Amino acid sequence: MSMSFNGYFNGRRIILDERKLSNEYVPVKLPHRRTQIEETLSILQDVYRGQKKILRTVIYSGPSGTGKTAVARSIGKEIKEKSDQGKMPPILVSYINAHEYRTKFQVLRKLGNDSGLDIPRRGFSSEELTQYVLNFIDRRGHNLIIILDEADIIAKLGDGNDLLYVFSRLNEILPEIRMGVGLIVIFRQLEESLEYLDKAVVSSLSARVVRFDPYTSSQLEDILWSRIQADKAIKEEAVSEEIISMIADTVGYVPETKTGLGDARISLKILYYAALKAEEEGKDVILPEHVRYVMNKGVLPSYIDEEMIEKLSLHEKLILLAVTELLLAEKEKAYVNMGTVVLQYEDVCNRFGEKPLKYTRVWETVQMLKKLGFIDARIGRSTYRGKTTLISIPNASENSEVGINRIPLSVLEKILRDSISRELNARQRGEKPPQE
Ligand SMILES: Nc1ncnc2c1ncn2[C@@H]1O[C@H](COP(=O)(O)OP(=O)(O)OP(=O)(O)O)[C@@H](O)[C@H]1O
Repeated sequence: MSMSFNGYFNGRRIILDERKLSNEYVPVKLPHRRTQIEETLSILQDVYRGQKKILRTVIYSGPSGTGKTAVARSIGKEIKEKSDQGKMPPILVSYINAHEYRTKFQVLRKLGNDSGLDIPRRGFSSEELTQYVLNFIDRRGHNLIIILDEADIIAKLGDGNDLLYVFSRLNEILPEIRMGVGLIVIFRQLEESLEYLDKAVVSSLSARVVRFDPYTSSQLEDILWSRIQADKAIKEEAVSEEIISMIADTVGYVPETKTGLGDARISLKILYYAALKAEEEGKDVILPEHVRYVMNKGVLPSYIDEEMIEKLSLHEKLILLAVTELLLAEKEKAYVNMGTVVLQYEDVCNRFGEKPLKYTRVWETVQMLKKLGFIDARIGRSTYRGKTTLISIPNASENSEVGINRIPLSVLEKILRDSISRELNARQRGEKPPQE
């Protein structure tokens, strides 16, 4: 995508502060990460309270966008601030991303730079550098917290064993050093990465693992709203609940089916790009169509293409077309209720001269389309109830709503109409038997 976080836009309508939507920004609040924060603080407390000759290690493990970096950085920031204000003993907090600093030498050099040392690129062996840097920090009476992010990379690159061995056995390797050390080592794929490391390293590292699970859609809603309300990254009036639900539902993790990315970074990106798109069109609010546009542009892996639509059954296509038409007619809505979908579907069938399926079959087809990733379905909120009584519907589906979050509707509508016509023509010519 050509849009970027650096892009400057004159006369902003929606975005208040672009930096607050970037990856580096540490947000004011981290909803749904209290447990991880408290656990880390309790493991590291002896270190930030100034105890000497100790090592405390925490491992973070979890998939992309689950807040590992954000939690570690915000803890580091808070500890550093308290220490700077004299409320805690002196401490050096060093954040090292192994994506950027990939060898033991580079990591130690970064640590040295963070402690105020100017270290040449050459002239030291990494052993000498270890001694030099750690002795320097120790002599200043500081304790040390190291956040080693993207440790998977360093584990796999061969040098990782050495580095993690040194970090986890500091007091043995450098017995003259008195400082207390806290280590937060962040892995995206812990189990896989540990296989690259020696047993000795693993045993000293695997003490405490703090897990970060993918976010559910309701957790993502809180995270998105927090970025709008607490951080003031985006004008609140420009965003509706509908838009936030739409993004959160698309990205949210569903524990029952183990599907969905649960990635806060992707959800924030969609919000950001949708805001840019709305601004580009001169709008004061973000509409569902802007969100769809962004998703189609490839923030999400694009699972859906014309070929997949072609492979759907005739009535799957007819139902999908009904949902699409409804959403196109009501641009401000991201979801429509099942009752309305059924009526629209019957109308679509009439237009194509096709006999509609019975309600329960329609419902099953909607579920199938959901599993295939074409549509999103959710239980409607009570505020929508007035609209869900169009039809008396049995069981759980009564309050259901469906939406299409991943595909731009106008494109989808055309593809579906063409595909349905083709199929019906082929059937008339006797090339294809009816499916139902
Ligand atoms: N609980 C949360 N509250 C607010 N923002 C969050 C939360 N969790 C994650 N974020 C935001 O989502 C983005 C991605 O989070 P973060 O970088 O911490 O993920 P990560 O788990 O470290 O991912 P990766 O493994 O890809 O580095 C960041 O912009 C971060 O600020």
